[in-house]
Amino acid sequence: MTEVTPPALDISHLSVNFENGSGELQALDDVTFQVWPQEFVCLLGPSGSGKSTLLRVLAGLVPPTRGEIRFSGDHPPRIGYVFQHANLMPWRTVIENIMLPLELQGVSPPEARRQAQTWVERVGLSGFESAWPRDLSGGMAQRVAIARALIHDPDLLLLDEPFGALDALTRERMGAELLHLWQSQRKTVLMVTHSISEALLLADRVLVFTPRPGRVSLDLTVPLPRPRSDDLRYTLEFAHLARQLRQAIG
Ligand SMILES: Nc1ncnc2c1ncn2[C@@H]1O[C@H](COP(=O)(O)OP(=O)(O)OP(=O)(O)O)[C@@H](O)[C@H]1O
Repeated sequence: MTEVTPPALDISHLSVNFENGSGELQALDDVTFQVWPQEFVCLLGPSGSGKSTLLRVLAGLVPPTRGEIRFSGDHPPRIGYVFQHANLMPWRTVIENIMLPLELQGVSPPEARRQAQTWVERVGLSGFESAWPRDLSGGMAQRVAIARALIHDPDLLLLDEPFGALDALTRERMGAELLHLWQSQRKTVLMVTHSISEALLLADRVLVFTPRPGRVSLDLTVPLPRPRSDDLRYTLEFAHLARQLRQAIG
């Protein structure tokens, strides 16, 4: 008998309404999908289609109005969250920012620092341990944010347009670095992006959301082989998939 792997995340008939002075605004409407362990899923859709709201619900920051969310596992899920802006603590150095989640968990400072040093190296920031956030480029600050989100070994990594504020070349490089990191760490990832090519290079699946209220209008499995490199962008298959996503976004 074959064993069926349960989804890491099971979202069922999720709707979210907000009160906004003059009445109710529906951000998400009857959203149902599953994410499998170690899967990389990108969320695409027009502005206001509820993508960030969905991540905030998953992080427990916004309550669902209707529907259910189930995580697999026998403990409440540990969540790593990265936003468009790194939101580093300006009074802590690079390594002190990265070690923060462990300190909050009660890990001793020397042990937290030792683990943070490993993450400094993984995200390519060796030599910048003692730098202050104000002295970092946008890409470097996002590397710190990514390391800080991963250091406590999250069950689910939520990325909300993490490269949206970076210039195009840095963004491409950060995408490649994230791919590399994911290939070695294999987290379950949900990432919001506005970039079709970023979604196709990174994701196993891309979910396209309709304009508000957000519903899933396309659930596309990306059949491109891994490991993936930037050159894929110039293939016919890539262009075909990109057109399919473009049409679905409308
Ligand atoms: N706390 C809130 N109170 C009231 N309305 C909200 C709240 N949070 C989000 N909204 C509204 O819900 C809708 C969905 O917003 P959300 O930020 O989730 O969309 P999005 O798809 O992430 O957009 P973008 O791509 O521009 O980031 C928007 O109309 C937004 O104004």
